Amino acid sequence: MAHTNFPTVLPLETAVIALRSVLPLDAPADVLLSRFFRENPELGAKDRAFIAELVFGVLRNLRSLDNACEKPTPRLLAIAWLARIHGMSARQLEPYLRGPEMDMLPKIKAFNLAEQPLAVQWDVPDWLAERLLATFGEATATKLTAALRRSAPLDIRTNTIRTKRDDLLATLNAAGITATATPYSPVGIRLADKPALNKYKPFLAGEFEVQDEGSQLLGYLVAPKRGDMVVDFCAGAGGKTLLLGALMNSTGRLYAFDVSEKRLTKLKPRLKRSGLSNLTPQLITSEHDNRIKRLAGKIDRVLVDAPCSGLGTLRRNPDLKLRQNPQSVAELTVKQASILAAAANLVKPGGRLVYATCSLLPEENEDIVSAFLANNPRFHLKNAAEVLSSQQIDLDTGDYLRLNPADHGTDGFFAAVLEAAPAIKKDPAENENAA
Ligand SMILES: C[S@@+](CC[C@H](N)C(=O)[O-])C[C@H]1O[C@@H](n2cnc3c(N)ncnc32)[C@H](O)[C@@H]1O
Repeated sequence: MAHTNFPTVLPLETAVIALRSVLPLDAPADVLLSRFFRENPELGAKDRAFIAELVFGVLRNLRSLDNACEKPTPRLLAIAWLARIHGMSARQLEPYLRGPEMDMLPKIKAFNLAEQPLAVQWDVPDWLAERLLATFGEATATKLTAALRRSAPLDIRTNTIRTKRDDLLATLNAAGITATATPYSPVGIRLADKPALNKYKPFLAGEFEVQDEGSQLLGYLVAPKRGDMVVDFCAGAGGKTLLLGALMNSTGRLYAFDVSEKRLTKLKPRLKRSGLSNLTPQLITSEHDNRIKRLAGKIDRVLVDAPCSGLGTLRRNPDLKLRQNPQSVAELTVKQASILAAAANLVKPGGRLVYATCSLLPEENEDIVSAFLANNPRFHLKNAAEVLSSQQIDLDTGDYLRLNPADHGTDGFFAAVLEAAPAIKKDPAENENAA
């Protein structure tokens, strides 16, 4: 239980106030918690670390903690998290408890999760439990949901425009930041702790970006070549765009499209740090924007990192399981199919289209790709493992890239590599015959 980043006296009262302000979930939990920290600037780093861990810990385990407390209040949920998940004993908790809480504690501790329905054991809503069970089966879904309830490690991506991974590893370790190379991504580094990096000199100098290893691998599926014309269709704040630019060694042309001005604005400082000069951010109104049409059939590589339920990222965004529902997922699938179809028009003969999500649901993944391939015979599926292996990345999840925190230590990701048929070379004899 001892956590070096936590204060000796836990700021439980403040954490409960923070939890109370987040729990209505009327906005993403990280946005609400950041707002709480902005409004409480007196809190030190260790207090913040504890409060964040508690708030996100409760959200990750909300359904089971709710059931473990007879009458759950934010305060009881916090105590239940400390007792059941954080592993504090009654003796350690005693100084923090008041009134009847000490008497409630044995019951909260004794609550037997194994006797609960799978949805409670997995800490997901019923509709999601049903889908996970149908997709993965009980044993795999149990393992997967357990991994999704743990907090994610802090991964960074070396910006190879500025430095080499080994050099960055040496810099980090020399600064006392314990860091190791990630198992799959050739540019990834995993940090043992979660130090604040935004004022760290190598970060400000553009030597790295924070990025989950799974996200990094998507760039290696796109695998742009130097001099290529590349489109990142759903670029957001540019996490993957910046990697693509680095893989192109800042040559060729890279367009970053997105419908969100706010997200594209966040790309700007990152672009500045990155040292890339081949990138053109482009705000679009929708996937049917006229500005896109002039690029039709001209692009070597297109990435569609589609808007999705985000259910593969529950380690970081546990509130998504409460904010998504069957209706929102159904709406997303319509959007995903439409974006993929529009993006496909940009791909030139022999070019590559990568469709990716951070969802675990087949309706946002395999089903979208199957329907696309059925309607677009120009494209065929290329084996993702082969694409990675040709870049010395030894990771075989079959035709599709399917990553999950239980098996790969990354967020949950899905990706399909779709290749367009090459241009048909005209038989000169045919021309003569026609003449
Ligand atoms: C999964 S996020 C992309 C994350 C980003 N690629 C990264 O690596 O940080 C999906 C993005 O799709 C954008 N989006 C939604 N609808 C879109 C559309 N019709 N055309 C292009 N982008 C769209 C959203 O604004 C969001 O930024």
